[in-house]
Parts: sequence; structure tokens; C-alpha cells
Amino acid sequence: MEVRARAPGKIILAGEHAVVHGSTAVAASIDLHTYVSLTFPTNSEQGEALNSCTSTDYYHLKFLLITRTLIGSTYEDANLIQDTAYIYHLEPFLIKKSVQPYNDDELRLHLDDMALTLFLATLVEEQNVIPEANITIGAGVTAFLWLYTCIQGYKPATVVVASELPLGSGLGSSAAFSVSLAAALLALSDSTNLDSTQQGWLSFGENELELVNKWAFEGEKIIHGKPSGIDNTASEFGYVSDEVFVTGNMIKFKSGELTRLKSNTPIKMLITNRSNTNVGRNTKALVAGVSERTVRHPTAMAAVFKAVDSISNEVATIIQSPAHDDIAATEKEDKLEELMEMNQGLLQCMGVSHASIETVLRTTLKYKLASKLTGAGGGGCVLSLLPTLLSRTVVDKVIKELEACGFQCVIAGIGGKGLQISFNTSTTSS
Ligand SMILES: Nc1ncnc2c1ncn2[C@@H]1O[C@H](COP(=O)(O)OP(=O)(O)O)[C@@H](O)[C@H]1O
Ligand SMILES: C[C@@](O)(CCOP(=O)(O)O)CC(=O)O
Ligand SMILES: [Mg+2]
Repeated sequence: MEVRARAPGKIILAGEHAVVHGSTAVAASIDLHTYVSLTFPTNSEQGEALNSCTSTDYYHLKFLLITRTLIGSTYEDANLIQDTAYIYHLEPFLIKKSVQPYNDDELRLHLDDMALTLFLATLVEEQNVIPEANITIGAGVTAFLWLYTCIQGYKPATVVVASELPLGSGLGSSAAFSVSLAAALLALSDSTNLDSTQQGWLSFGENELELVNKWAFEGEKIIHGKPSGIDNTASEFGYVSDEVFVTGNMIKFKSGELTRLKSNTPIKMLITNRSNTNVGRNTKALVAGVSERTVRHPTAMAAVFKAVDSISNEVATIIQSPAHDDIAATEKEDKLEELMEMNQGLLQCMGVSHASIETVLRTTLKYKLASKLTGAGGGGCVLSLLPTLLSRTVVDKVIKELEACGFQCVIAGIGGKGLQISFNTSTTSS
């Protein structure tokens, strides 16, 4: 039996970083996904897998991480590039048998289990499976092992992860990774009750979504240190609908509380990223940097966070307000543009902008486009609002200029479906 899960990345329209300190933020899923395939071997294959392990002191997990770092590629492309440098074969990955699995019957959350996290992080380091050039992936592998062992114990399995999202660029790859992993692992556990005979991509019910969200948040904690929970929530709670194409759904998030927003007009965003993603930037360090600044300047930073809270609330109100004609739509967009610029100024105050982000801001401003960083910043992605009446020629020109400076651009569909799952009953582990 194979289960596949897919979870989208996200953009934050307003409120990143401040949301970690209790301010409101507004986010939406995007149509770039992380996919996880989980297959348990049959009983006889399982025996073989354990016997093939060179040391009897170890369990044997086999997994393959396929990570596509180019914006705009598809899962099918990822399947085609199995021999490229973006793939990590972690096979076999060994876990000491002396480590006891958690009680399978009670799928309780093992919050703050630092001992297990530290043990797994050391294991990842000892086994030397992470290429030097991509050391930050170690946190993802540790989160994977943590979720796997807490939910499924130490059974042998084949896990393949593929992602259309660039890693460490502000589009929530860590959350999409944690959400899709948690979903696949829980789907084949006793704690969910899903009909595995159904064909195609299925959505989870609200209770299951909540359970997945709790586990995914724990995965995010291992990767991020102090996440707000907005990324895993945006990745999961897309619009649940039978319609084929759904867009425009966003979330407002404050102190763990989710409010769903329904946008009345489509919002188009250009997402710009550095081509050499994955280099020298991670959310954990940037979030820690803002916390340190907050300790040094508590009063000033409290004022910054309060201002961001007001901006996010205004963004949420505007998104939901009706726009019956072009004039009303333009007025809405003008206000959104101004709020994005104000939010960017406050992100600069928090110290999370970057020279490459400033270059994008300057370039898009030449074309009168308002932009702000999205996600943790520090060299990650920039969002530019594309007004409804903006001509395609202008969009093409700005993209061409950004690409000439070494950036990659994509116009992603925002606010579509969240987490989904599909079963393949004919498959066993290969
Ligand atoms: N497909 C994946 N395979 C392995 N690790 C992943 C994957 N996706 C995300 N990660 C983990 O998440 C980290 C990136 O997360 P983060 O710094 O929060 O940036 P973002 O969430 O914006 O992409 C990676 O360095 C890695 O540890
Ligand atoms: C900076 C923050 O607000 C968003 C981080 O997003 P990303 O990991 O850069 O995609 C952190 C958080 O809310 O957990
Ligand atoms: Mg992240």
C-alpha cells in the first residue's frame, strides 16, 4: 500500500516575523507543492529488509529525498530528474534498535522531547548522509526522522519526497514538508479513519486536519526553532471544495487562531527569487535575530509589531471587501500596494531585508509596482502586486529585467486547495 500526500507552499501578504510575537498576519497557499510517497513493505519484504541490514543492532529505513530547487517545475519534472545533484539517497538509514518506539496505541504528541530530537540530529550527523554543500537539509532530515519514529515507530519503509518549492526562500518549503510528511504518516496509522479504496486526491476532514497540523507544527519547530504556526496552517487549510479550480482563499492568523478569508477579487502576485537559492539563509536564524533585537529594544519593537498588526488587519478587510467595477478594484489594489510598502519598511526595521531584496524592490518600483519580501526574508522571495489593469507588456518587461539581474520569476496561483492525499493499493515497496 502506498500513500501519497501533497501540501502547498505559501506566501505571506502581511505580518511575517511579527506573527511570531503575537501580531496578526495574512497568508495564502500557492500552487507549488511538496509531495511525499510512503510505502510499507509486505511482511516478507519487511523480513528481507531487516535481514539485509549489515548490523543486527539497527533497524533499516530507506528514503530518498528529491528536491527540485527551481521555481515553476512540476512533480513530473522531478520524477524525470532522478539522477541530478538535487537528490539525496539516504539508503539505508540506520536507527539503533535500543531506541524504543513510542506507544503505538496512543498517538500522543511528544511535545518538547528534546532528547529524541537531539538523538536524531546526532544520528544524522554521525551517518554523514548530508552533502556538505547542503548542510541545512539536516534539519529537514531530523524532522522527518522525528515525525516518522513518533508516529510509526521503527518499521522499515520507503519514503520519497519531491518538492516544486525552492528551499529556504520564504515560500514555506519547511511547512509543506512537515505537513505532507505528517499527513502521509498519519494516513497509514490507526489515528485516522480514511477510506483507502477511494481514487484520486482526497481532502482530509476538519478533525484529521487538526491532528496533522499539530504534528506538522512539531516538525516546523525542529526546522524553525520558534515558528508561529502560520505556514503549516496556510499549507493545510486551503479551500476544501469539489470545484476543479479554486483560488482566492486566504487566512488571517494570530496567536494560533485561524480565520478564513474569502477574497472577492482575484489577486495576482509576481514572486521573485534569487536563482542561487538555498545559500546562506534559514528561517531559524532570521527568527532568532528578530527575537534578539526585541530583547535589545523592547519598546520600539513592540511599536513595530503593533503597527504590523494594524496593517495585517487592514489587508484582511480590504481583501474581503467587494469590488463591483474596475474603479473599486483599482482603489483596493492602491490600498494594498501602500500597505505592502509600509509592511516592507517595518520588516527593514526588524533587520530581515537583504541587498538582493532591495535590488528587486528598486527594479519593480521603476515599473510602479509595490513589493515586499515574503516569509523570513534575508535574501528570500519578494512579492509584487500585479494590478488587474496592468498590461502584459509591462509584466514581461519587469520579468525580463529581473531575470537579467539573475532572479527567477513566477506568477503563482494563490489561495487554492490545501493538503490532499491519495492511496495506491496496488503498490508495495521497491
Ligand atoms: N523537500 C525537503 N527535503 C528535505 N528537507 C526539507 C525539504 N523541504 C524543506 N526542508 C527543510 O526545511 C528547510 C528550509 O526551511 P526554512 O528555512 O524555513 O525556509 P522555507 O520554509 O522558506 O523554505 C531546509 O533547509 C530543510 O531543512
Ligand atoms: C518568519 C515567519 O513569520 C515565516 C517564515 O516563513 P518561511 O520559513 O521563510 O517560509 C516565521 C513564522 O511565522 O513561523
Ligand atoms: Mg519555513
